[in-house]
Amino acid sequence: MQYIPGLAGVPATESKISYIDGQKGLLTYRGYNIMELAEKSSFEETTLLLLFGELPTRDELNDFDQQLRANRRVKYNIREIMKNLPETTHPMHMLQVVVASLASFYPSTEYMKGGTENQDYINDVTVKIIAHMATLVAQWEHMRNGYDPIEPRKDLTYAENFLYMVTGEEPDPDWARLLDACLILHAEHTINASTFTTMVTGSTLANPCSVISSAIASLSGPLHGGANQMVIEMLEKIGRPENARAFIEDRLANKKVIWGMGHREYKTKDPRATILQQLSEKLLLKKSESGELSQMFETALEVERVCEEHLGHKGVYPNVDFYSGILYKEMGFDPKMFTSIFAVARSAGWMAHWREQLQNNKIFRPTQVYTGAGNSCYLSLDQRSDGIRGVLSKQNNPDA
Ligand SMILES: CC(=O)SCCNC(=O)CCNC(=O)[C@H](O)C(C)(C)COP(=O)(O)OP(=O)(O)OC[C@H]1O[C@@H](n2cnc3c(N)ncnc32)[C@H](O)[C@@H]1OP(=O)(O)O
Ligand SMILES: O=C([O-])CC(=O)C(=O)O
Repeated sequence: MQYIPGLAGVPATESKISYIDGQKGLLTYRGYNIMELAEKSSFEETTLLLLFGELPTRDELNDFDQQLRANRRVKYNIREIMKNLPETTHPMHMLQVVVASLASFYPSTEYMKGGTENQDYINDVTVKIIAHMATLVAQWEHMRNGYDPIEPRKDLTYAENFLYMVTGEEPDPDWARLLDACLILHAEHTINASTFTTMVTGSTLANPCSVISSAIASLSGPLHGGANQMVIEMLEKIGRPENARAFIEDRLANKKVIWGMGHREYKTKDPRATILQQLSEKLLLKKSESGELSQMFETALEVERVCEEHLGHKGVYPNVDFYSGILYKEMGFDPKMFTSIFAVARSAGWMAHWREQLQNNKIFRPTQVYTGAGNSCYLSLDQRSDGIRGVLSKQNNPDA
């Protein structure tokens, strides 16, 4: 029996939702190229594509859109839970707690009865979670800064309403279109860590709110979605393009990762990073009076060049998290929010995989290769000399 660390290259499921060609740098949702979707689709339409497998008709899209709009408001009790969190709570931790608490209001006893799926419950909870995610993230931004949250509006698209709830201002259509493209690009990515978490938790027939809460926890780590906040903090530390080489070479010499670089699947630049880089460049040029890009963007370009020199031969190139933060920062979002904006978008992919898992469910329960002791002899407390400290000292000094 061979153990594969991190299950690298091990197929854990069959799925029809998305496809990656890591050598060519290609990503498709249900067969549609991500570049075309980012340019022409909307988050609402892409979500339907992910959930149901095909692009909707105008009526189907309108119907789903109306359902999302009608489900934006969060209950008073949920708001009270948020109010009781310390203001220092990171948006991802807030999201994890609050989405888990939604299970109290939307119990899943119906869909779990006898293992038979209740399609109405599944559709309702899908809409509820995707609609609520944006409201929770936007409202927490005000609450953690000591202000009253802004209520969602029904007359705006998903992206427009999110911008409105964060800024309190009438959303600029160009900015809403930009955010829409970001949401599309982040909505789905095959069986990444947080989607795998969704499937594992979902396979036990846990409440879908608990399923998505576990996925949020998984996304929050800096090796996964949490990297977008780390990238900005790294670029801020580097400060100027001319500091990039020394900073990167020092980190690599100390065996530290470069945030926003590398990917299990892609051995070339992540196609989403390419699109986000282009979108950032366009936005910066539009904002700049001098026709120059920002110092942070120039620093990122230099980091990418130095990394290619040192890591290109290992297939380590920018991933989606490398340029998304620059774009979000230019759009005025606090870096602490970046991963939670990612989670808002990814809720579409998580729900699609949860539903696909339910269609042919088998509980995830892999096996392991045991490497521990055999036939240990139980000694009474009086007979023990080494104890735990002895084991630890042997671990720290194996030759002793
Ligand atoms: C949305 C997302 O989740 S995208 C990923 C976001 N995460 C990050 O940006 C964190 C930085 N990146 C990483 O830590 C990794 O590239 C991961 C976690 C994304 C992928 O990890 P794995 O597939 O296990 O790749 P692994 O760690 O085996 O890397 C292969 C080689 O490239 C090197 N490498 C990979 N990524 C990096 C990096 N960011 N910086 C420096 N070296 C790297 C490894 O050190 C390893 O070198 P070696 O073969 O000489 O030991
Ligand atoms: O696929 C992965 O491992 C991580 C990733 O890029 C994503 O989830 O978008």
